[in-house]
Amino acid sequence: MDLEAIPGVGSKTADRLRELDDPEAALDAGDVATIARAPGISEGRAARIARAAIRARHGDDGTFLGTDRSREIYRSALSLLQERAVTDYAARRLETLYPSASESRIEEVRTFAEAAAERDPDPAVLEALEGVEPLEPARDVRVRDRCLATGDAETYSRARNAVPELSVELVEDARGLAELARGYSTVVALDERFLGVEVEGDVRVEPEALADPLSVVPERALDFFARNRDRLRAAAAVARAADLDTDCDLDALEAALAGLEGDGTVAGDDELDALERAVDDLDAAVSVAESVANDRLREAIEERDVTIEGADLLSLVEQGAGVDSLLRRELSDEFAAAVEAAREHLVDALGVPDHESLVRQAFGDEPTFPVEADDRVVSRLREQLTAERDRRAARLKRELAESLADLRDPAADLVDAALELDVELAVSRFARDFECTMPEFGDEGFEIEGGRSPLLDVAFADVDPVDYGVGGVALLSGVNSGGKTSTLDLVALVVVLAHMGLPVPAEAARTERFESVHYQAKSQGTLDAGAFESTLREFGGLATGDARRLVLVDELESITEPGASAVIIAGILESLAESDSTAVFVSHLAGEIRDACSIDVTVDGIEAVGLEAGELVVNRSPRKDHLARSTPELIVEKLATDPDGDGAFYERLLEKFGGNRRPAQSD
Ligand SMILES: Nc1ncnc2c1ncn2[C@@H]1O[C@H](COP(=O)(O)OP(=O)(O)OP(=O)(O)O)[C@@H](O)[C@H]1O
Repeated sequence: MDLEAIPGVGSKTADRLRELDDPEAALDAGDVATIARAPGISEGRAARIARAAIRARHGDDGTFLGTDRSREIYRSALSLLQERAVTDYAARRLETLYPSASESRIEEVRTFAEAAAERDPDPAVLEALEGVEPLEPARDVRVRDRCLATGDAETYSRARNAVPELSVELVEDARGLAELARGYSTVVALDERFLGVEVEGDVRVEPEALADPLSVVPERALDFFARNRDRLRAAAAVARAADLDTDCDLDALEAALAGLEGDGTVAGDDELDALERAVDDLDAAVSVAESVANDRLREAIEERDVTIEGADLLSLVEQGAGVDSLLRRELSDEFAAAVEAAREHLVDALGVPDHESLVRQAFGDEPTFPVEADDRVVSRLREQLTAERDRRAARLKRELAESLADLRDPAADLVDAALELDVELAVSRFARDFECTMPEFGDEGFEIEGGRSPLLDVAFADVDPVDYGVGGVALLSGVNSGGKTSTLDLVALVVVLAHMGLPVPAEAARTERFESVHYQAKSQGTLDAGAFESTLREFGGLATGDARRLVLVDELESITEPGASAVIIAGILESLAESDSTAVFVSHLAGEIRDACSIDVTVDGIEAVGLEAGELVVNRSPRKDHLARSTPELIVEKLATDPDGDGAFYERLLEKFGGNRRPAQSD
């Protein structure tokens, strides 16, 4: 696919898309998440690109929605779907659904929507979906406690390319390795000639390391899983709750993720935890151990009466002999006990039994007061614990990375499947919430049975079902607030959804395959000459040509004075009747327009079936071929039939209405 052939994709965007592994496949599938992974492409833009690519694939010129009001109806339908998506991804992905005149596109979405409607929007699945997001790509990881070493220039440059996460050092000989081992916790030598070389520190000779980079830099795999840990867990929960068919071994994934901290370090290993704690707490533990010994010793000294002979006292004073000698002689048992208590405390506090003998050596046998730990031993202990901690962490990371490596692709597919499920569930919930059916495509015009518009300002449960169908052109008359505009909205919504390939809110619906929908909303008042002229021009364009259009027009009479309006609308209807369009014009002047028409135009009516407590009772389904009584006519009729009223006056008025309607009334 030529990326630049997609409308709206210039050379810069095409270059960005080419950074993806397989941009064509992503565009073909309308895979917004993948497209949005291209650098500098937001999810919103990705949705627009996907839609443009779909249009290009189906040879669709994107002119289905011919007016602002048609576009509003589409956006409202889309919002109803998007409100039912849990993830932002699904909301974006739903934007790739649009009304189209292309049969292949409609069929493609219908197949998807029919399967989607079968999905069960189980609350547990919806809850689990809350944590799912498209995966973050792995970051450029930098590992500083490990390096690669080689004496060979070619290996050096191979290593730099294969493992950019680590420093690669050039070394001459074993001495060079030893020097590196002082600066890094682990040195991986890549040259065979170093095999068997004895160097202090964690120096490994692994000539095959570059063939398996994960063995020296497991962080590469771990970072991806650590960054995406919560999303992957959520996707696994979705898969379980929805019983998704997946290639990913969920048990293995969950177990491996349980062993990983959010920062990419290994979790849940007691020995590693103990080593980390021991290194962190070493100074504090030593100082508490010193206090333990000194407190004991102080107590022992306080409790003891030390008898000191005169000669000894002299020697202490004159020769500056330390108290230590006195301690050694007089309190040796207490000293030993105090030191033992310090050692026990340190062993306990550090909790690293493998290092017990070195831990104990931190307190020597020489009596001193106050008792102090041996700094050299403590620092050796620190080195040993740190080295072991790093070795163990590296080994565990390697093991975990190995178990996760094979899960990477299935895990990515798992997240994609969970996100796609959200798109399907949004469609399923829409279909269920508004009691939708799949519409049929067929003969001229449209036919809706039991249609209930979710766009009304009343709760969906209170919406009265509407039956309405038109082939050719029709005028729709009716009482004020009877539901004429709402009927046009319902027709537009049903037709737009049908052409999106989606189910529609009706018990049954059939529509012609239209090429476009021109829905003209009610004008907010009389137009000035310029606006009036351009409106006329628009209708002039609609009435010519052989396009199969659905033209819905709401009270066009308000654009100019009533007499002229009726004549103009009559003319427009005559032309539309000759075209392949289907048209419904809502008007309060239906009778006048029909009289001005040279053709027999159908007038349908939304009728008030009576007045109840001053309120009109309306039959929301337009009655075919029936000019509905207007609200004033209904009121005059009520007054004329009032036994206590001045019947003659109102009867005369009523006759005037009848004069207008009678010749046209078909029932
Ligand atoms: N099918 C329906 N079910 C329930 N309520 C409805 C239905 N259709 C319309 N209504 C209610 O009637 C109100 C008026 O509807 P609408 O604006 O469509 O009437 P209208 O005939 O176009 O009015 P006007 O003559 O003033 O232009 C709506 O706001 C809604 O509350």
